[in-house]
Amino acid sequence: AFMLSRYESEFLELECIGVGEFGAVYKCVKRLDGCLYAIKRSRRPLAGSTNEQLALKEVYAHAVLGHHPHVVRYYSAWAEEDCMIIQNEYCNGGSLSDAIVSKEEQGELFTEDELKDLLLQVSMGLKYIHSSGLVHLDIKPSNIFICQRPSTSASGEGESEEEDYQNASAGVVYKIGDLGHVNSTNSPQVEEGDSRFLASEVLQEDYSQLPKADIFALGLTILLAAGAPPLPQNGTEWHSLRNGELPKLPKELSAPFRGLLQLLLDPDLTKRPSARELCKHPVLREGRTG
Ligand SMILES: Cn1cc(CCO)c2c3c(c(-c4ccccc4Cl)cc21)C(=O)NC3=O
Repeated sequence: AFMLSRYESEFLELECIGVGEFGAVYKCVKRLDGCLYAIKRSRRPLAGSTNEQLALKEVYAHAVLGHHPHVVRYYSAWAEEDCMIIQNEYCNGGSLSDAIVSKEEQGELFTEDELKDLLLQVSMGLKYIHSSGLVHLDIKPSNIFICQRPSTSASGEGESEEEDYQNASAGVVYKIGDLGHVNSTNSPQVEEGDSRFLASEVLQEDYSQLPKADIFALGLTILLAAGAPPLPQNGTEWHSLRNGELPKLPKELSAPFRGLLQLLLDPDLTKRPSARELCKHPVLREGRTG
């Protein structure tokens, strides 16, 4: 087109970092500030279509959510000729899904302390999302991004208590991304996420406690990080996972931690802890400094 698009004039595209049916994600440098951003470019949905509703929900969710250390930060979104563009924080450590694959390739496993750190950080992000009256509905390893923060000396003054101890730990920060399925907590029109992570009550269209569906998906996410085999999309295995039967893990977890995971995956959603309760759960807090 004769008019230089905002994308081309404002950004230098470095590499494509993801492709899906939604479109493609690029690692870009913003010419003005020299910072890196992750930019998703998707075909502009037909005006008034459900895809347009979904695209708008993602932007609304980011706008409502503001800033949190465990939610990928949103910067801008705009439409060009025939595509929708969203400019987010670039997380330089890949996704949790990439990390799980590379651990397997190296014949390594996340230690129990690393699993607890992961669970605590994502719980903090979920607590923030849920306290904003929203639910994510697509929690899974490929939607959790990693920021490898170089181990800073002292954490900067004025950082939140959560960010402070992040600096102290191995410097790995997990952030919840892809708000494409976000809904308000008591919304009737739910766009189901990945069936492998779907809680059975949502499949049965019981939307009474959607935050607990995020907790269920988080439980399966931790299970995968602990080395569980790939999740079934349907069938008897799908149902047994939702009857409290957990798969065998390559390395058994401690009884308290295994018990907590069992609770996250409890068929009875009222038994599953809320994100708020997870954030102060003794199993996740023991042995933490401060
Ligand atoms: C495939 N892919 C790889 C990455 C980099 C991980 O090191 C990535 C990011 C995002 C997203 C993303 C997801 C959903 C919507 C918009 C974006 Cl930019 C996708 C990403 C995002 O919002 N921030 C990212 O770093």
